[in-house]
Amino acid sequence: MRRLLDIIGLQAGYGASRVLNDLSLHIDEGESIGLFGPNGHGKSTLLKAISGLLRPTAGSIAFDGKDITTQRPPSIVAAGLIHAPQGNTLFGNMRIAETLELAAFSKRAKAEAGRHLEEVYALFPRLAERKQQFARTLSGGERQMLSIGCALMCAPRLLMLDEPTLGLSPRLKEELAAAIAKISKTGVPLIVVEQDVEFLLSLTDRLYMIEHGEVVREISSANAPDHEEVMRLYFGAEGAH
Ligand SMILES: Nc1ncnc2c1ncn2[C@@H]1O[C@H](COP(=O)(O)OP(=O)(O)OP(=O)(O)O)[C@@H](O)[C@H]1O
Repeated sequence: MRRLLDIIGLQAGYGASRVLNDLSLHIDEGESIGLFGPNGHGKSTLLKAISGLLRPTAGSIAFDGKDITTQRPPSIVAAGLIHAPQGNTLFGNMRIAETLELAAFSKRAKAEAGRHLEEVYALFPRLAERKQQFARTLSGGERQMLSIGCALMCAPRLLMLDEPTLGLSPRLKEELAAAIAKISKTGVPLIVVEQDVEFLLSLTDRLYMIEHGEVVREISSANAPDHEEVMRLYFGAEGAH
């Protein structure tokens, strides 16, 4: 099976504090993966290292057969590795339409911007209804939609979503999950970070559990844990972590 993404022995962190410890994982062509695990154990740090926002101190990252370990974010985005970060990173004083148009950053994305804009509005009718609204006036769920919309404007060949449903109501979570499933059906492979293992299993083919900056468990839908086992994975046998 051809590897779309291959990460071997990755180490990265902030100053003297090392967060990722010899982390290895891969994505085969045609599959999507989920990442879960306790808070603060390095999932977002891993996405930052893949997208070039954080330079690894050891190990390697290959995308589509090319070594991208030391490449900078513009080349990584141009290659189609797109990261929709966690939280609110939008420009509040820009309108939705302007924000989406600005997001088509690479030459490849610019050439297709008109078509991608239509696709984003079809996927998120809430954004289409609010084209002229300022980003700062959007609800949490709508901001998350705009953030994913921006990622789609970049023509992703691999899309990384960091906790896309964090803090959303169950109804909005369902709406976003349906949109993400639609994106996946169009053939865009995903890396999704989420705490909810069942939700991840419904969206992706395989999961990696990340703890202390390394992969401690790999799960496929064939060996999916039940709810009690998921609780044990998170909190340990004694309920302490
Ligand atoms: N810019 C930064 N400078 C210093 N330390 C950081 C920085 N960003 C994250 N960290 C630290 O790195 C560790 C891993 O954080 P990271 O955000 O990768 O975890 P996570 O698994 O994604 O957690 P969560 O699920 O809460 O988002 C944490 O201890 C965090 O405090």
